Amino acid sequence: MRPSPIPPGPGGPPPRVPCSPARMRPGMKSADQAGRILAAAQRFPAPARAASALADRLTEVIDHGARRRDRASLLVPGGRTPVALFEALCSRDLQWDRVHVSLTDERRVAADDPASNAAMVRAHLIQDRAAAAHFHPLYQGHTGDRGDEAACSAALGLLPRPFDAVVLGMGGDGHIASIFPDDPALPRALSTTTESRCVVTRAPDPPHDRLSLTLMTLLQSRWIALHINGAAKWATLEQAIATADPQRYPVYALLSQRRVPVHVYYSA
Ligand SMILES: O=C1O[C@H](COP(=O)(O)O)[C@@H](O)[C@H](O)[C@H]1O
Repeated sequence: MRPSPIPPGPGGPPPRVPCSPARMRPGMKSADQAGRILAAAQRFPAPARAASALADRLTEVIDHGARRRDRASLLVPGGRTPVALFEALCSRDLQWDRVHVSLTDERRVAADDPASNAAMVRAHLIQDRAAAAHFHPLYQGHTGDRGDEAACSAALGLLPRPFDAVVLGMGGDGHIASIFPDDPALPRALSTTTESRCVVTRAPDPPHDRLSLTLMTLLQSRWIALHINGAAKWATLEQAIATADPQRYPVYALLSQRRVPVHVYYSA
């Protein structure tokens, strides 16, 4: 499926929520809805342009949240894609001392390990003006699976909810956060009835040991962006929609849900 051309730019109104062009309608099939989200994707010619546009919109969303209830919350992904976003966002003029930042997922490695998502956030986002933000890492050292989940859950409890904004990345296999296909923890991570905020998962590639927010926790958000770069990831999204199987492509569970509009920011 080829999305219709959509001009780059901020597009659509900000965080009052129900105004997305990809807004779900009652009776709409999940696959149709997922396809509409893709058709409404904001597509940019270069990663820096996508990062800048997403930083613009996040600035509006966070500012709105901070004014509305004095404190704002932002969840961000790890990996490489968000580095340019973080470097654009950290210098934005926001009341950063009111902003609480955490992660969508973490690798269970030491805080100074190069693979640590928290280390990446500290190095690229909690800088410049954003150094005043409150950062709540998910992983505080190994205390066993249940202990690590409890520590993750406690860290999230420090953020105002619903979260003002959640930014998600996606892997080439269609994983979001650290919710991976073929992982025994997948049903728990995608469960619509779980009360767990966090789940221990296993990645196919190292570092294997992960902590992820459950889908239900990620959806406790007023605004969600899916930030991806590269034609291969776009093809994965198309494949996920064609397959319509969240077990095979966990991103499909995000695109097909009806609780929170999802905004795709894409650059080739
Ligand atoms: O392992 C992870 O991978 C995904 C995608 O990372 P990227 O390097 O391809 O951008 C990321 O969204 C997730 O937070 C991270 O832990």
